[in-house]
Amino acid sequence: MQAETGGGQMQAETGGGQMQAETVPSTAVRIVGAEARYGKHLALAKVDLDVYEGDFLCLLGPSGCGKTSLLNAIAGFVQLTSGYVEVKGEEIAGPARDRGMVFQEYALFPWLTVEKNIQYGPRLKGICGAQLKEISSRYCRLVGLEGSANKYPNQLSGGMRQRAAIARALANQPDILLMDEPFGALDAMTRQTLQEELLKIWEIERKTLIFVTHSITEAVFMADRIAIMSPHPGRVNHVISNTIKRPRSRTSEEHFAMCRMIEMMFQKGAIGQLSTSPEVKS
Ligand SMILES: Nc1ncnc2c1ncn2[C@@H]1O[C@H](COP(=O)(O)OP(=O)(O)OP(=O)(O)O)[C@@H](O)[C@H]1O
Repeated sequence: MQAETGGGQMQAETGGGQMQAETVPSTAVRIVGAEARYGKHLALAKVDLDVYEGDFLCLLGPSGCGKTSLLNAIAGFVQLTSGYVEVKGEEIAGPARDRGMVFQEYALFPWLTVEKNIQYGPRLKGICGAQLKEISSRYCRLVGLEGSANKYPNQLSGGMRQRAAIARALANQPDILLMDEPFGALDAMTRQTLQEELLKIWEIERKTLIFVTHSITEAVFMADRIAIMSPHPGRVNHVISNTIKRPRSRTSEEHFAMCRMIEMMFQKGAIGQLSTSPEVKS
């Protein structure tokens, strides 16, 4: 694991003492001086953060530290009072198809079947007929819902609904997937299963993924990089590179060591209380 100094270029020293630029991945999302207020309440203060292409970045912090506000700012749902968000070098002006969102409370249309929910975005883009069917079949398969394509959301378990919500977001072909505590409402076993399934999907689809959680173990199991946030007002204090090799084990020494290290950061910095257990719900 490695603490980063920010979004700047990293340098590596070669055998001859010469400094050579390491390959730095391109930046998918750049957040610069982001400040968000709700009336007089300062929810985010001067947040700077780079998210790289294909990155799996977790925003980790206690309740009220501004994780959702930051995610919503990236989505374009929250207007910043100062600073800006760039996606692939262009300042965003609001929500757009290049960013897909998955919420904790599975945002599915209850009057549509799984298949029709998945087809909703592509249909709006003008896709129809066999191509539409192909898209819904592909994403149903990807999330393991082939047998439930004709079911309505109220006929599904929480885990199945969240799979459908992920498929619906992916069917829009976003470059960036934003997930706001997507597994927070699930029981511990389903949560672990979906974490593993999401990692498989991420490895296939290779989207840039920004994932909000208040669970240290979830962040350590899932993320390439972990942005540690603190409240009053919301800030990003550190960004940690998670170099534990994949596939990861929740019971490995390295996993425990990294969880412990992050826990200590929260304790020492009095950043706030957050969960070390994946089964604790928000
Ligand atoms: N619409 C709003 N109006 C007023 N205050 C808000 C609004 N949304 C969020 N806040 C406040 O802004 C701060 C940051 O909230 P936010 O939801 O971004 O934090 P969070 O880290 O995602 O919290 P949680 O983990 O509990 O979801 C909190 O103090 C919250 O009360």
